[in-house]
Parts: sequence; C-alpha cells; structure tokens
Amino acid sequence: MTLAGTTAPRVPTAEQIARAPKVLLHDHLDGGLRPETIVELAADCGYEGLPTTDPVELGVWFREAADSGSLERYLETFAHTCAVMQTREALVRVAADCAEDLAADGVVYAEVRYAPEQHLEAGLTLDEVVEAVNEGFRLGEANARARGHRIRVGTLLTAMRHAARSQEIAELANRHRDRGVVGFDIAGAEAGHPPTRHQAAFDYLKGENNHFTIHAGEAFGLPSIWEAVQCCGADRLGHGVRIVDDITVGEDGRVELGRLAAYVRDKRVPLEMCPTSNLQTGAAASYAEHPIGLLAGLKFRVTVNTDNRLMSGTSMSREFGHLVDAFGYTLGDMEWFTVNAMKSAFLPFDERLAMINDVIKPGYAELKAEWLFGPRG
Ligand SMILES: O=c1[nH]cnc2c1ncn2[C@@H]1O[C@H](CO)[C@@H](O)[C@H]1O
Ligand SMILES: [Zn+2]
Repeated sequence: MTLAGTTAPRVPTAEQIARAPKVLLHDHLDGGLRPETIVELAADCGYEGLPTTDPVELGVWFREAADSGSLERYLETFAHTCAVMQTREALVRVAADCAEDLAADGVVYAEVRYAPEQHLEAGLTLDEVVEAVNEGFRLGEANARARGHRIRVGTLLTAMRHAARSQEIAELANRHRDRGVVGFDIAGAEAGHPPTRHQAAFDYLKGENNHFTIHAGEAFGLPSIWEAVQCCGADRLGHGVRIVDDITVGEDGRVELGRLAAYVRDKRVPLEMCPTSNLQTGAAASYAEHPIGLLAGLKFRVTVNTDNRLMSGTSMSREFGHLVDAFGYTLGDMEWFTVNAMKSAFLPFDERLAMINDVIKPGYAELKAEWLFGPRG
C-alpha cells in the first residue's frame, strides 16, 4: 500500500507562511520605513537630500544602494531615513507604521531597535525620542488590533559602536525598562570597533540585571563573537553568522565544533540571523549557502529575522519563503525557528511561555491540519 498523497504536504504555501505566527527579534526601526512615508516626511521637514521623491523608485534605490557587498556602504543609506526621523510626530508615525506592517505580515511579537542618539538633530532629548517611539508603537498595536491583527512590540535601544554614548544609552534603556524598552544593543560598522570598547555599558546593564544583544560576527569573524559572548556577556548575538568559521565539515560529512562554537551551542546563545541582509553585505553568497542551514541542522538556537525591511526589500514572510525554497523547510521547521525566537525574547518568562503555548503552538497546529480539510480528488 502506498501512502503517497495521504500525508501533509512538506512545503508550506506562501499564503500559509504569511498567516503563520512569527516572532521577530532583529529589526531596525530606521531600516524599515515605507518609501511613501519617507517621501511625505521629507516634504514635511524640508529634507532635500533624497535621491528621488517617487516612492517606487525610492524603494528600488534603497535596495540597490544596500546591495553593495560591504557593511560600511550598506550603512550609508541610513542617513536618509534618519534625516526624516527627527521630530516627535515623525517618530510616532514611523513606529506606528512599523507595528502595523509587521502585524499585517503575521508577526505576533517583535523587538524593534533604533539608536536614540541619531534622532536629536531637531532638538529632541533622548528621553523624548524614546517616549515618541513608544507612543507610536502603542498606536500601531491598537490600529493593528482594529484590523484583526494581534501584535506586541518591545524596543531595544541601540548605541552606535563608533560613537561614545553607550553608557548614556544603557542608562536610558534602564530608565525606560518595563515601559516599552526591553533591552539594549550595539550596532554600526564592526571592523575597528570591538564590542569591548563599550564594556562599561555592558557591566552597568549586568549590574542592573538588564538584557542586551550585540551585533557580532557579521562583517568580522570569531574574535568579535568571542568578545561579545565571553567579555561582554551578550544574551544574544546579532547575526553571529561567522560562528561557522569555528565549525569544520569533513568530506565524509562529519562535523566538528571548535570550542567557541560548542560553547555557543551548549549555552543556547540565540543567533539573530538575517539571511537577505547577509547576502547584501557579502556575509553569505546565496540563500542555499547561508550558514543558517548548517547551524539549524546542528540545532544551534537559530532565529530568523529581517534586519532592515526597506534596504533588503523584505519581510518575515519573505525571509521564510527564501529559506523554504533553499532548504525545503516545513511548517514544523518554521515553528521551531519561531519557538526559538520566543524563548530568546527579552520578555518576562511567563509572557514568553504564554506566547508559545497560547499563540504560537495553536497557530501552527491549525496550519498543519489544513491539508486534512482541503479539496479531495
Ligand atoms: O546589519 C547591521 N549591522 C550593523 N549595524 C546596522 C545593521 N543594520 C542597521 N545598522 C545600524 O543600526 C542603526 C540603528 O538602527 C542604523 O542607523 C544603522 O546604522
Ligand atoms: Zn542589524
């Protein structure tokens, strides 16, 4: 007897991927604006530096400019988004758009990051920036709810690694803790800016029992990951793709982990992987060759993320779509990535557990059962 045709289809449809509950841990607020919002905000504040004021052309421009193969060139594009995010109204609008866009894409929980120090040009204080962004997220959550989408958004405050404000930003994150801010991050060009430059900020946050993630192992290799984990004490790694440099796969398929890779896996250090962004900055050659396939196969604590939806022309559904195409992932695999992400979130344990048991698992169970009730021949 053959069982062909009587089991669940392996590969989820694009429509199922879109409806599946998703959790996003690594998304930059200033990397996710809608092109039309940028054009409107630029007109409002008199910013004349945009390469074009046609929203469609502008979206293409960001994707192409970010497609440079270098993290430094990729980061140059943020000058335009930050330029139009300098007032309270602009920050409220961008954050509200962000929550609505993520919710419409099936994201149920997101941690969105931004660098408050990059939004002070029109006179806002650091605290006013945080308050405006939080107001925008609460508005976006409510707007999403009115359209039947459920989403919770927390923020991570980023300090720029080339600058010298990390202590101030860490204190800001601590001050706004439990009021929208769930943690801290450092970002920006990696080479020449090791995370230990910001050791005082990390030590301060540890002293306060607060949480932080560090962009590491994206443009730079193992030493940056080692410092982030062993010196700074990062709770998670932003990207962390270069951990594969400490893994050897023999001709016979035998896998050997070096000490650092073994530590990262043993300690369940979450890796915030962003496949499309890595292709653009040259950290990976193709989706099929992206280290996420190997690392997920080895059961590292891998999560799937967008990084910058504008610069990468992406969404959580698109990232999963690419991975499904490249690796044949099933709904069960998507659920594994999503539970990994929820376990790794900077939300209190009871809330993470409820998200997993009451939102994520029932959502996937329903999707997994759909094949039973579809049209039959
Ligand atoms: O992938 C990345 N690696 C390092 N830095 C990044 C990446 N994406 C964005 N930013 C930087 O983080 C700032 C705050 O959101 C952005 O302005 C950008 O400079
Ligand atoms: Zn990032």
